[in-house]
Formats: sequence, C-alpha cells, structure tokens
Amino acid sequence: MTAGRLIAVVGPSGVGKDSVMGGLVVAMPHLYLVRRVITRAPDLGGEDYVAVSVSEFEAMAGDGRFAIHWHAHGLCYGVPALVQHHLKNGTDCLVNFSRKALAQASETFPRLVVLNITARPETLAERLAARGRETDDEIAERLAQAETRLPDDLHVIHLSNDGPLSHTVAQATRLLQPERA
Ligand SMILES: Nc1ncnc2c1ncn2[C@@H]1O[C@H](COP(=O)(O)OP(=O)(O)O)[C@@H](O)[C@H]1O
Ligand SMILES: O=P(O)(O)OC[C@H]1O[C@H](OP(=O)(O)OP(=O)(O)O)[C@H](O)[C@@H]1O
Repeated sequence: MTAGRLIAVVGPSGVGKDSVMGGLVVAMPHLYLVRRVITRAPDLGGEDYVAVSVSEFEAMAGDGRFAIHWHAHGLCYGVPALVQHHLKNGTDCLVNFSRKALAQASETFPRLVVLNITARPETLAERLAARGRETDDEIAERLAQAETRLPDDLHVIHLSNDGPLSHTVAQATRLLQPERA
C-alpha cells in the first residue's frame, strides 16, 4: 500500500493556516486532521489542540509520544506519533507546521507536501489583531518573524490567502488532489 502524504501547512502567523485547514477537511473529508500537543493555556481558540504543561510535554517527548516536535513563540509543539499509523495505512494527514521544522520533517516523513500560505504584511497585522489570541507584544514578535526561508528540495505548493477564504480553500483543494500533488 502507498503511504499517505503528510501535508504540512506553513506560513506566517495570522496568514490563515488554521482557517484554510478547517475548509480543507470539509472539502476533503478523507484527510486526517492532526491535533497538536501544545504548551499553551487551554481553550484559547484558533485550533483544536491538546494543552499540556512544559513538564508534561517533556515527559511525552521522552516517552517517544511525538513523531516530531519543535519550539516556537515560547511554546513547545508536538505531532502525536499516531500520525505515523495513519500515514502507513495510506491516509493523507494535514497538520499546522513550522517552517523551521521542515528540514527535520523531510527526514521523518518521506511523502511530505508543504502548503505554503502567504499574505501581505498588512493583511497579517489586521488578522492577528482581529483573532485576539495574543497580546500586542506577542503579535509584534510574530510579525517580525513573518519572513522565513523554506529549505530547498521540498515539494512546496505556494498559495496566497489575501483574498476570500473560500477562494483559497477551493484552490488548495484543487492543488492537493492526490493525482496532482
Ligand atoms: N481569507 C481570509 N479572509 C479574512 N479573514 C481570514 C482569512 N483567513 C483567515 N482569516 C482570519 O484571520 C485570523 C487568523 O487566521 P488563522 O487561521 O488563525 O491563521 P494562522 O493559523 O495562520 O495563524 C482569524 O481570525 C481568521 O478568521
Ligand atoms: O517556524 P514558523 O513557520 O515561523 O512557525 C512557528 C510556529 O508558528 C505556528 O504556530 P501557531 O499555530 O501557534 O501560531 P499561528 O497560529 O499564529 O501561526 C506554527 O504552527 C509553528 O508552530
């Protein structure tokens, strides 16, 4: 059986990764949406995640409970090892990912597809303010990191989300059809 693809959705804070992923799982119901483990306070919205403390996260990492994990924005993020089971069974998996963890991901996931979402800087600033999950200082820090170079030699699909979300989701759905991506 052919392994499933790990579809890593990346892009700067506020670009719309979680929003696009929400639309994609409706349009492509066979996709498995990864629920990340994050050392963030619970119920802050934006995505459905498992909230843990730093010591819980470290214990999980030590027990091999993550397929991959990274650190960003003062938080730890883990992709549960269960994703490897779904990939092995041929299921495509969708995950909100870090651009800085892609080099490591290309070694862990042989069928890695990167969906790189972009938007103008003013769009990002407006959206982060409207989302309201972070403080003004945290937003400024995220905006300062908006530009991050992707590693070479990856299968990357670039997509702008400056326009309406429905348009972006329709384009992503078309570009991610298994026979194309
Ligand atoms: N195409 C779009 N048009 C208008 N608002 C959008 C669009 N995409 C996302 N948003 C809004 O922008 C904010 C940030 O989106 P989010 O999905 O949380 O981004 P990310 O996960 O990349 O940080 C949210 O409030 C979301 O509702
Ligand atoms: O290496 P980078 O590409 O800069 O990404 C760093 C982190 O930012 C995002 O996290 P999170 O979903 O918490 O933030 P966001 O919704 O504001 O993008 C992404 O999922 C990474 O965990």
